[in-house]
Amino acid sequence: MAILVLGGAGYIGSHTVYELIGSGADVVVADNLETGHREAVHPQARFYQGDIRSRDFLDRLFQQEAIDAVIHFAANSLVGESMMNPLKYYDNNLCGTKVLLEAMVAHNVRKIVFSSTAATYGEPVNIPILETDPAHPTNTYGETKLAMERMFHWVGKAHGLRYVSLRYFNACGAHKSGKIGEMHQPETHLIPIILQVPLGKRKSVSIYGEDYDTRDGTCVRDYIHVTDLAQAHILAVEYLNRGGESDIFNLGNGVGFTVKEVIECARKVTGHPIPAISAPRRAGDPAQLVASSEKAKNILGWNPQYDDLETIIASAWNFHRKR
Ligand SMILES: O=c1ccn([C@@H]2O[C@H](COP(=O)(O)OP(=O)(O)O[C@H]3O[C@H](CO)[C@H](O)[C@H](O)[C@H]3O)[C@@H](O)[C@H]2O)c(=O)[nH]1
Repeated sequence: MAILVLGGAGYIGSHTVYELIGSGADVVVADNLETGHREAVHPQARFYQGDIRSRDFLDRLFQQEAIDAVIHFAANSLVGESMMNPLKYYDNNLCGTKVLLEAMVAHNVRKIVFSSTAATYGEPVNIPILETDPAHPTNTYGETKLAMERMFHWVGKAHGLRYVSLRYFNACGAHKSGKIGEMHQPETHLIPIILQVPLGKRKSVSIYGEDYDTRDGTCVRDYIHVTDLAQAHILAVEYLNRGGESDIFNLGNGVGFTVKEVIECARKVTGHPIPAISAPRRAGDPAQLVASSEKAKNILGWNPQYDDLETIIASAWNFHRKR
C-alpha cells in the first residue's frame, strides 16, 4: 500500500518524498500547487493536483489509490501573513483538515503524520521547550496548527484514528543533491532571504527587532535541517505501523542562534559581506524558540545528522547557486 503525502510539492513535503522513495516506499503526492512546485515532486511519486478542501478530489484519490497512511503538509505556514490574513489560515488549515479527516474516516484510513510547529507554544515558559509545556500561540498560524492537533485528538477518540504530530522548529537547508530546496514566493524565511544578498537579488537583509530580551537583542531560533525533518516522518509512520499511540514530538537541534548569528554564519559560508539593517519587530514573533527533542530521540529513534549551522547554510547555498 502507498503513503499519501499531502503538500508533497512544498519545501518539507518534497524532501520527505525523496527520503520515502529512497527508503523503498510507494508514494502518492497531492498538492494544489498554490505554494508548491511541480518540479519538486520526485519523478517516482504518482502526482495528483488538487485541493484538500475538495471532498470530491479526496474521494477520487482514496478510491484510485490504496492508501495506508497520510503525511499531511498541506497548509499555509507564514507567521507574518497569518497575522495580516487570519481567515486564509482558518480556511485552508482548519477547514482543509476537517474535509481531509471526513474523507479518511469514510475511506477507512486511520494513520496520519502531521506537520505541526513550534509556533503552537507561543512565548515559551522554559528553554528548551518540552512537549508538556503550555501552548499559547502568539500568531494565527500557530493557533490553527494547534487547533488541527486538537481535531486529530477528538476525531481519533471517536473514530480510532491515530496520529503523530511533529512540531518543527525552524526548517532550513536543502537536499544534498541540490535538486530541491527552499523556494517560497515571495520569500519571507530568514536563511533564503539572507542568501538573496550574495545572489544579487537584494541589497541587504532587514533584522526584525533588536530589542528582544536575548544575548544580542535579536530573536533566537532553533534551525533544523529539512532532511533530518524528513527522516522523522518516516520514523513516525513506522511508529504508527507498530501500533504506537497518538503523540506529539518536538523536532529541533536544541541549540538556538540569534538572527545576527545566522547572518554572520552566512557571511562565512558565502564569503560575501551581506549588509544588515535594523527594522521594526514583526508581529507575532516570540523572542526565543529552542526545542528539547529528547522525546523524538527516545521514542521514535530520531537521530538528526546535521548538527551545525554552517553545514546547514552551506547546503542551502549549494541549492540556490545551482538554481
Ligand atoms: O528578513 C527577515 C526574515 C526573518 N527575520 C527573523 O528571523 C527569525 C526567523 O524567521 P523566519 O520567518 O525564518 O521563521 P519563523 O521563526 O517566523 O517561523 C518559522 O518557524 C516557525 C516555528 O518556529 C514555524 O514553523 C513557521 O512555519 C516557520 O516559518 C524571526 O525572528 C524573524 O523575525 C528577520 O529578522 N528578517
